[in-house]
Amino acid sequence: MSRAAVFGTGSWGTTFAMILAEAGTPTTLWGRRAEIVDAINETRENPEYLPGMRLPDTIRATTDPAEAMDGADFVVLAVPSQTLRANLQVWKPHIPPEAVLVSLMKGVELGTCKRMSEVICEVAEVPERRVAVVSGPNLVPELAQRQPAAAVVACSDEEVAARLQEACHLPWFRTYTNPDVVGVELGGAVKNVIALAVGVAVGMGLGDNVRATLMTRGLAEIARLGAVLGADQHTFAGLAGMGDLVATCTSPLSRNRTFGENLGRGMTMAEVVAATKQTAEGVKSCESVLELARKHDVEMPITEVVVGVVHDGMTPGEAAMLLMSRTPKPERYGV
Ligand SMILES: NC(=O)c1ccc[n+]([C@@H]2O[C@H](COP(=O)([O-])OP(=O)(O)OC[C@H]3O[C@@H](n4cnc5c(N)ncnc54)[C@H](O)[C@@H]3O)[C@@H](O)[C@H]2O)c1
Ligand SMILES: O=P(O)(O)OC[C@H](O)CO
Repeated sequence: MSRAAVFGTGSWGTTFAMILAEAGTPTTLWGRRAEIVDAINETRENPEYLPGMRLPDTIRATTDPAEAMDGADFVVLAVPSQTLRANLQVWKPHIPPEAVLVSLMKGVELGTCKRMSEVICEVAEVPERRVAVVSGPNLVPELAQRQPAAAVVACSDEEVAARLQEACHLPWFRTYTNPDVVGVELGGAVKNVIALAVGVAVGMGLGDNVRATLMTRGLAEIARLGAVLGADQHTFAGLAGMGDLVATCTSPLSRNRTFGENLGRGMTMAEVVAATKQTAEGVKSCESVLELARKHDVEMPITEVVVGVVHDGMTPGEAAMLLMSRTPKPERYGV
């Protein structure tokens, strides 16, 4: 039987620990805040992120990374993407020699433009075959109620993916394996940027035609970037591509979409940041995604205006005008 350690007692880390434990995988949860760790151990609840969701009795929480990793076959990482490198440097000495590192994160590192699995390989000094990614349309408030959902378990080593699949597969959480780590990660990170754009449109009072257009052309942007980075185009038609894009862009539960919606309604960036209690990865990753695209000469016009609105003072009206006045061209998907 596999054992797991989950790092991060936020929404997804706590919920994924619950999934692993319910799937029969003994799981330890690491959190940096003692009050949340204590509450989990004493009340079986994470009062800040998931009040009302009862955690299985088999989950133990700790603030000690060594204790969390002791005997773990899977070390699952669920902290905000931009904090991963610094955290992993601290956790690295405790990683068991053959453990598989699993990323739940949907971001691209600022400064390096690296995907989370690349940061993990570099900092933890582990080969690709020991790094996996879980991604898909997984809005936590629904999973916390054990509503049916599906996800992709990606790893270049298919045997590792199959073991992780077994460790987190449940009657209400169905997982599929995929060897395309690049595509699965890009789908998860870039859909957050597109969800910001859809949110802005929603906040401006625009309708379903605009939402559908942004999602469809957004998927074309994801596919174009994926093509130059070696992703399998089929991945973008799957759960980690279109599936997650649809869930995030259409659901009021999405933090990224809500962030965009508040901007579209006319709130200032400072006001929206103050109103956002959880991680909206696209806010930072839009810049690294755009930098990555520029490095590879890939056109991503929606991503460009998202960066404009979120970071450079562009108004939502100017963003809409820029997108609509682009040179007419044939419709193309991918490269
Ligand atoms: N919540 C979802 O619906 C969902 C679903 C799928 C994937 N994800 C992805 O999972 C990742 C984590 O998101 P989340 O929803 O759990 O975020 P969250 O905001 O709910 O929780 C983040 C956690 O990280 C901790 N944290 C913040 N800064 C930290 C630091 N510097 N060092 C260590 N810990 C720190 C917080 O205390 C909190 O426990 C993100 O990349 C997100 O895109 C989230
Ligand atoms: O709430 P969001 O926008 O971070 O999206 C959560 C998940 O990534 C949806 O799959």
